[in-house]
Amino acid sequence: MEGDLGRLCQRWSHDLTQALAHLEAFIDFGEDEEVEEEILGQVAVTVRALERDIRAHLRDGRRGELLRGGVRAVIAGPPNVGKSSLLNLLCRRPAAIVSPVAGTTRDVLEVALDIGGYPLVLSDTAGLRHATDPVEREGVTRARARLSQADLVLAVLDVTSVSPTPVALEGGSPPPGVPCVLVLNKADLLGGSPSVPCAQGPPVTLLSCRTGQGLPELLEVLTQQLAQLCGDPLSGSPSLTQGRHSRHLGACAAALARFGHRGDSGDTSGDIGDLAVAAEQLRVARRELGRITGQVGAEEVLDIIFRDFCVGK
Ligand SMILES: Nc1nc2c(ncn2[C@@H]2O[C@H](COP(=O)(O)OP(=O)(O)OP(=O)(O)O)[C@@H](O)[C@H]2O)c(=O)[nH]1
Ligand SMILES: [Mg+2]
Repeated sequence: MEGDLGRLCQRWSHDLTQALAHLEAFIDFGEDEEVEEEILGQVAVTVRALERDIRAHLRDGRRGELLRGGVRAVIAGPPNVGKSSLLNLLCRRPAAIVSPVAGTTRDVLEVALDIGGYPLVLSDTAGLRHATDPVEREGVTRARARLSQADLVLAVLDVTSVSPTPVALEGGSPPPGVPCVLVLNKADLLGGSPSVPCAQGPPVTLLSCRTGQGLPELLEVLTQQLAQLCGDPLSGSPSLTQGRHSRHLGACAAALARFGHRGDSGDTSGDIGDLAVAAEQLRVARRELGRITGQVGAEEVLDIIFRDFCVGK
């Protein structure tokens, strides 16, 4: 495996291999003078630092996945506010049916787009309302489901009928912490020189899908949001470009945490049985890293035991 993540994993793998080698040396040769008990303390410090680094990287790491698969952006809001018109405006073709009848969109409609250089899978959804018609009700259920998987939400409202009270996406909500851009559509109906209400919370843009007024500003806001979600693709910061990588890193961090819990219980006595169990957690962690880097070697551990402690030489 190549690239920054590969190098990072190799460094983690090296540190982990060293910690494991030291622990195994203590288990195997602990009675020898060359191997001191404070080694256990050092191993614990290394493992804690590794777990912290890997978890920090994982928090950051969905960025790479987002870049590869495209950010899942969902257009949501009440019926008839111009959600489908917004999708058509952004993809520059009449992909979705637009009509003055509330409840026009039923199925989720998906288009793949590029905004500001970032890949995006944009979904248009049924207007969120309490529907009596069974087909529309199914559409609303699908809209909610799509919203719950969103990486970014474009919440659309009709600017001529927004209330000063906080906006809620009735009948649906994005997962907590998901960024949201509030689009106040039909600005052409306001007349004069309308200003964007100063709202706390998500960024707000005034738009007219009919005239295109406000589109450059919306694209700018969206690009900023996408940059935050995806990171700068040119910065070369190591990112998790595959879900598989994040799964292995997650499993690695979990094994390191299990090793750490043993220390939390106050057991630093170096009981060989417990240490053997702890060493096994480090082996599990190393195997998971090895699945990313493509290299796991028992010989490496032996190398370090002999190099660092001159045992048996
Ligand atoms: N004046 C004006 N009308 C608009 C604008 N955007 C959309 N409309 C009109 O509003 C109506 C509803 O538009 P749609 O895009 O179908 O709205 P929607 O939110 O997808 O509606 P549902 O699918 O029913 O939930 C249509 O008649 C559009 O032509 C706008 O910026 N200005
Ligand atoms: Mg629609």
